[in-house]
Amino acid sequence: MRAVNLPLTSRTELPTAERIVVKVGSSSLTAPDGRLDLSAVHHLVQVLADRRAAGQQVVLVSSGAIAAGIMPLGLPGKPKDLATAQATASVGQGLLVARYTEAFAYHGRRVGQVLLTAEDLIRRTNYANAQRALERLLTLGVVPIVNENDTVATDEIRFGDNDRLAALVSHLVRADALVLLTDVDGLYDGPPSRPGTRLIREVRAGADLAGVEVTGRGSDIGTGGMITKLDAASIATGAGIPVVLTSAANIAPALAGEEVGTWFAATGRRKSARRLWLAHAAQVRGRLHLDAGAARAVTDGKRSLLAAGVVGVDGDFEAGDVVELVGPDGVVARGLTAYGAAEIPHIMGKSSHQFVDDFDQHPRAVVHRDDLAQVRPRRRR
Ligand SMILES: Nc1ncnc2c1ncn2[C@@H]1O[C@H](COP(=O)(O)OP(=O)(O)O)[C@@H](O)[C@H]1O
Ligand SMILES: N[C@@H](CCC(=O)OP(=O)(O)O)C(=O)O
Repeated sequence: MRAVNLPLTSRTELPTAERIVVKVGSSSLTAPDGRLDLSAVHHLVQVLADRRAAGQQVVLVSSGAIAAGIMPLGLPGKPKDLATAQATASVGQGLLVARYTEAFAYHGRRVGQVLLTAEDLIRRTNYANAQRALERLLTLGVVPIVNENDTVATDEIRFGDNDRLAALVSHLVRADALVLLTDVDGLYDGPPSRPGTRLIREVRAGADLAGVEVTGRGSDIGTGGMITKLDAASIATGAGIPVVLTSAANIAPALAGEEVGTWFAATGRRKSARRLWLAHAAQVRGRLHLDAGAARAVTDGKRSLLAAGVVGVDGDFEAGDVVELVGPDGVVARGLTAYGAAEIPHIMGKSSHQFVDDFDQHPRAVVHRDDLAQVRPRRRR
């Protein structure tokens, strides 16, 4: 029996997980002609309903809203502009959830639709609200079906792919494991279409990924390819949640703890969700350059960034946007800035006294410590 609150240490322990998040990509739910593949939906649902009947709590993060909307709207393929993608997702999401509702009902199980935006995972009140709703759905025996709220998501602040959303949801619901289902049976050491590439069975540390070649381009219908899956695995494992990556066809053996796919072992401990999102925020709008003292204060001291320590600014951003904080040796953190790019040159380098003298008001921190997340170097896209 696994000790309570300790992460699962191997895939054989997966059947002991109390709560799992399963993410399925558009590529696994779509038939070659672009329609929603109902047999894929039914297979997935049957396995998840069985796990639920066996006492495991399951959250399903499902892509496929845009894919499901393409045929009914008579579009030639995946929309490229934001407005058409929003409209397609609006049509497709209803159809997608209707299929899930029918399929789960066949197994006597109810589902609840949960549409989240990136902001829901940043703002404390939205976050607590989403957490409460998901918790109640799970205790009521419902299978929550989560997707990004594509119809209202903006280009500026959105996930765009559901891999990172699923990692943050795993954290939100304190899952014991995250299962990423796609159209390949695991992570390969290079694009699987290339002859001779090999399946990687286990990733225990970042070093195990050295030399592994991944592309951001996946199937025609999927969004992030393997890069966003590795980002998601790094977010989840860094927050103490192990990940299994495999094909949707392998879901039954994967959840039974059999030797399929790629197992990413947990590497870190739980973090605040807000920090987790900031550290991995998709859209960085600009950069603030810090002197050495300020760089140390925000990293070692975990203190707020004050105007006095800012020596430069790049980019065109507004108050509330995500910016990178760059010290003399490179990027040290990310944060939500309290000032827009146009205001920074007027306040940077100023001590609090000078600020009061010049503006007749007390300064706000440029980035408050609650809005800061240190960053580890990440893979280039
Ligand atoms: N090293 C790799 N290992 C496995 N798959 C890879 C790798 N590099 C690129 N890929 C591609 O990533 C694709 C999965 O991404 P994607 O189409 O976005 O899926 P989904 O819709 O499930 O999110 C695979 O079809 C595969 O071709
Ligand atoms: N929210 C979008 C998901 C975008 C997408 O294609 O994601 P994925 O297939 O997981 O790479 C949708 O439902 O269409």
